[in-house]
Amino acid sequence: MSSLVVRSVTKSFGVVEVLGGIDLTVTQGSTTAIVGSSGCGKTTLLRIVAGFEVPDAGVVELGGTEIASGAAVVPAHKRGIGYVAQDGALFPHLTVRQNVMFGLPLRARRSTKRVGELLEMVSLDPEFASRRPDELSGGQQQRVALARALAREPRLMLLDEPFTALDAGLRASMRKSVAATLREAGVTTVLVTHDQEEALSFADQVAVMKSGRLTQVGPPQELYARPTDLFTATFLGDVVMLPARVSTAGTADCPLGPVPVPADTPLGDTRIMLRPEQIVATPTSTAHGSGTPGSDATNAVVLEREFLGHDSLLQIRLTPSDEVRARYRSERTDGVLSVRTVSVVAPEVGADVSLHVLGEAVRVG
Ligand SMILES: Nc1ncnc2c1ncn2[C@@H]1O[C@H](COP(=O)(O)OP(=O)(O)OP(=O)(O)O)[C@@H](O)[C@H]1O
Repeated sequence: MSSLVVRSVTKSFGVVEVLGGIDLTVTQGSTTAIVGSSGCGKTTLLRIVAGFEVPDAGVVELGGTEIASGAAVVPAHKRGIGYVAQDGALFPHLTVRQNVMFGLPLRARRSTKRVGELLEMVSLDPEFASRRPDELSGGQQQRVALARALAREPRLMLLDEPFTALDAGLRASMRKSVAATLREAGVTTVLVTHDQEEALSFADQVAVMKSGRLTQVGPPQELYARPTDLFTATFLGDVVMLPARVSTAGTADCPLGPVPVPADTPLGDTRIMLRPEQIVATPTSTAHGSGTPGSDATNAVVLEREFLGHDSLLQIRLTPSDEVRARYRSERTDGVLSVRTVSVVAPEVGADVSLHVLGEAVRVG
């Protein structure tokens, strides 16, 4: 078993607290992404797990054994942990083969077969084995770095923004192939990134970090659809916040009409969150009424349309009925909302639209 458990880990540099008590469990063979803005403490946490930094307090366990507990530390080279940094950190004067061999235990270095197997594992042509790092693309260098880290047969793989230097297309394909390689090898993995899309697509579990603390940890779909606080919600994507009243379990009344909410949402006045792609805007001239709540409270006008390729982002202004205006009179109900729509059917600026909501809204504290 190589589960990683981090308990109450704190770390300060001088008077600056960088980690304020981190609790995190990564189960054997699973992948966790830690996502947060620059300087929030992600790399420091990774370096503590790797053994390059010592925590001020707290415990790190790997496979049920304490590897860091206050100042008592198992040295980095005895932890069985692989670490791939942002730039790959290959030895520039060594060939690909020699770089990968460096990761192998001494007894395995005589056989070149293992190097070939590792290059195959990271989908790198064996022809590259005799090249030096400067004769490879950024993506190929990252794959060599991963092969070198895998050569140690680590119990835990730590990836510190390994895809950052790559362009968008290569980044997505590398992400997929690396995730598949690690999953097939059954290696417990922690990825650090500031890119929410990367975190959501790569990992079984996502942990959002803010100023040295984790705001929420859970499966990607759950964090995206049911964030518990506004920071987590906005960090993972665009949000639409609306005033609402929950009078019946499972339904919130809001300026868009009745919207489903989780059954355990407390009754009373609240604020609910939707993702922009949950709101469907249909031009009223072509709307047939099907699928829309039918209330004129859901009418709106398109103010702006931003073309983003596959999607377009609309800014729309609600035109609520007098009844809705009265119900939410203490709130701004004629505000501007974001709506994400597929570009081929995006209504034009100035179009009157009716709105309906897909899926559930959630209360965000
Ligand atoms: N050795 C150190 N000495 C002093 N301060 C440090 C040290 N290492 C990190 N810090 C500070 O700790 C804070 C967190 O740094 P860290 O590298 O963990 O953040 P991060 O979330 O990984 O950021 P980024 O995404 O920009 O890499 C930063 O303010 C950084 O300047």
